[in-house]
Amino acid sequence: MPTLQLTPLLHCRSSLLSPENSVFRHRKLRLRCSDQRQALFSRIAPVYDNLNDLLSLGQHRVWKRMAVSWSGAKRGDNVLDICCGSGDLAFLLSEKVGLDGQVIGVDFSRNQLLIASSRQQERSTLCYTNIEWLEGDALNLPFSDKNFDAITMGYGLRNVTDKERAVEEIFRVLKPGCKASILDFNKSMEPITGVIQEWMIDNIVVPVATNYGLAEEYRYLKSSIQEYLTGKELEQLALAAGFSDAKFYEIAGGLMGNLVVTR
Ligand SMILES: C/C(=C\Cc1cc(O)c2ccccc2c1O)CCC[C@H](C)CCC[C@H](C)CCCC(C)C
Ligand SMILES: C[S@@+](CC[C@H](N)C(=O)[O-])C[C@H]1O[C@@H](n2cnc3c(N)ncnc32)[C@H](O)[C@@H]1O
Repeated sequence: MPTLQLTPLLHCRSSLLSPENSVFRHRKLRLRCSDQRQALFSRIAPVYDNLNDLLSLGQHRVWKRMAVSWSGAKRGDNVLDICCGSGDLAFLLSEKVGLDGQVIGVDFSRNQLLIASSRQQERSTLCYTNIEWLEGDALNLPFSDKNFDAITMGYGLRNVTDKERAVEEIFRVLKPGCKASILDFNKSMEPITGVIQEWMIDNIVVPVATNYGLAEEYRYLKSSIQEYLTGKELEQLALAAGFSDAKFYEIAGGLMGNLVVTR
């Protein structure tokens, strides 16, 4: 399978969106960057779940369960999973809120949502009938203010082109006093953690992804983590957006992290 030559824009380096650029160029760059990201996740959709299981030795399911627990989602709640992808967190939320509750999974990749929907069909468990899949943008959520009792965002915030805007949207649609739980890779303050992450991506993740013609797509993980925010910066970003509380928890030995914010 030919390896894809991805334009540099895939990395959408934040420097390209520096203040010196005009607002117009910002917007144009963000749009092109967003299109690149959407295409990336649509390309990896067919193998995404299996590679996550393989490359994390199944541990990503533990981290996602933790994220859902931290969201405070409970029976009967109306909850949202942003950047839902193939639906892992949405299915966990569905089990939490039960048939009296409602789960909405939103993602801008139709291919990811098709995988999520087919997984929902495959599962005979009645409780998953409370999930609705919506094609939409995390930066412009199609929901009214103060709408959800809990929100999750798993491995999404690092991938959006405007993190501030994404956090502001989470604040807007979350009910007062309720929580959002944001799971992602951790941009650690400990240099050794970054070295370990990059070594694993270079020497395990990308070589495995190469077998599927997806080397560039998985190599993107490295730059996206480098350009992400540290736990402290994520807490500050959340407080600046208006959240009353923000706590960042390192998990998986610091390789991953989970931000819990309260409106
Ligand atoms: C569920 C995980 C990653 C999801 C994910 C997020 C992205 O932003 C991507 C971007 C581009 C391609 C793929 C993804 C993507 O899959 C985390 C686990 C899966 C990772 C691919 C595994 C990375 C290895 C870790 C550095 C360390 C794993 C430690 C484990 C205890 C063995
Ligand atoms: C790494 S996947 C995470 C999927 C799932 N939450 C999980 O934990 O496995 C990132 C997802 O974010 C989606 N995404 C990225 N930017 C987005 C945006 N601006 N709006 C909606 N979805 C977006 C991608 O399409 C992709 O499905």
